[in-house]
Amino acid sequence: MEKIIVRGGHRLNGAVRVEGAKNAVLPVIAASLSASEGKSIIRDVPVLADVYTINEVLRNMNADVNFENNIVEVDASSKLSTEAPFEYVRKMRASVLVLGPLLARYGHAKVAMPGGCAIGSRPIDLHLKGFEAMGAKVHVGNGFVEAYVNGRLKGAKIYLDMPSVGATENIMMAAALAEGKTVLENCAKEPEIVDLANYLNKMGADIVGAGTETIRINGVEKLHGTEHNIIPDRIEAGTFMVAAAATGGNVLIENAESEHLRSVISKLEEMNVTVKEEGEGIRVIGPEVLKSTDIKTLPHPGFPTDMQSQMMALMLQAQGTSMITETVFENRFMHVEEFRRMNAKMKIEGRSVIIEGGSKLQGAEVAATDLRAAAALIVAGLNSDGYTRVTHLHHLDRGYVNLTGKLSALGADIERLDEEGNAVESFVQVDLTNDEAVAK
Ligand SMILES: CC(=O)N[C@H]1[C@@H](OP(=O)(O)OP(=O)(O)OC[C@H]2O[C@@H](n3ccc(=O)[nH]c3=O)[C@H](O)[C@@H]2O)O[C@H](CO)[C@@H](O)[C@@H]1O
Ligand SMILES: C=C(OP(=O)(O)O)C(=O)O
Repeated sequence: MEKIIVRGGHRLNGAVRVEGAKNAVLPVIAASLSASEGKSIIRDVPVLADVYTINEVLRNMNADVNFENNIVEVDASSKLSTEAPFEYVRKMRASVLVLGPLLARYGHAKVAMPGGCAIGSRPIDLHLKGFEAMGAKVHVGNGFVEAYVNGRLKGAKIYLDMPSVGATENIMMAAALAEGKTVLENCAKEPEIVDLANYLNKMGADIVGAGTETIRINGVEKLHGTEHNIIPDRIEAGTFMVAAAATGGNVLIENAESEHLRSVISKLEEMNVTVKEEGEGIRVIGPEVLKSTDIKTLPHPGFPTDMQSQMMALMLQAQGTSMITETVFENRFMHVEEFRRMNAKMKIEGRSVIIEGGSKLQGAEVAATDLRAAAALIVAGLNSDGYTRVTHLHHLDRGYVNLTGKLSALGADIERLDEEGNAVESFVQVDLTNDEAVAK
């Protein structure tokens, strides 16, 4: 099993550039299935296992997909298959985002049910309710969800019980090609929703209000290929901010969008971290002594659940008691046990974790439990006594491009080794022409 070995005690210094956002590019690539004519050209695409997986999903449906030099090109103009098998959905839940485009374009879509995962049960009932409100019949059985409609979907007024990111995206993509107007209320407001709406509008859709609670979509008859640049990854940026703060470092995070990171910046400032906008990025300077704080994860613009575990790693270094309350996913504390192996003092109380910060963490062998936990354990290792060995790196590769190399360039003592103990420079060293080799 590959592992990352971190030896703590080095301040991070220098500059690092963040990639395009994983959570923006996956729905954008899925939305390319809606283009019945022309080619879609998507730029600033991060080289991540999840991108290979979504590309494979599209190829499996007969779309022509090419991925080179951070550019994905999709030609979905020929007749597509409308099914996504379990082998892809199992690798990556975002595969369910093909439902909306396919249902709207072909009146049929069949995708394996994603099931639960390490962070919670993650149902897709809100996606399906939205399709039903637009006139689709939905059948769940034998491990699949199948949706179909005679003729076109019909625009509808849809209220989401909670502001689900995936449901907002799937319904927005379906409504873009429906007949008439859809009003989607209590929407997710994440920057990735805005990026998807911008992309769909460039494809010929008529969508207003993305980024607010209400999105209005006037359905159009067809969509075409377009060109698009993916927004920067706010979670990768946030991870470097936390890593800089945890080591008392001074790091310029280039290509980071401070507007997308307000809640994270505000919490870091509460902890005595200096955060400054500088050019096209954000400079983070860690203090000598970090102060404790409390956070509660919430839909955007609240504190992102995808930064919860990295923030926990930082709170472990702060003086005093901090508390994290997770309200988005019911089971996103699997990393607590792993932090405990590093001598972390923390206890779970319902949906909260109480963190006793300030005592030195000890290096240990720990396993990543999801992709953000992988990053959080590495951040904890940066400031621990001795060596931290992090395994289960397939989680990390879903969401971080060359985290080891980037941290090493900032001065961390970190390396990634294969089973034989040979250095693996990074995930991108894998044969990129062979998607099977990298998709996990
Ligand atoms: C690929 C991608 O963009 N993933 C992000 C997306 O996931 P994802 O789109 O899966 O997250 P959602 O916003 O849908 O989920 C939020 C909450 O709503 C619940 N829910 C969701 C849909 C539904 O039909 N029924 C339901 O009950 C979920 O179980 C969860 O408790 O947003 C999450 C919340 O910011 C992030 O952590 C993920 O990184
Ligand atoms: C939970 C995450 O992603 P996904 O929804 O793809 O599992 C994440 O990016 O932290």
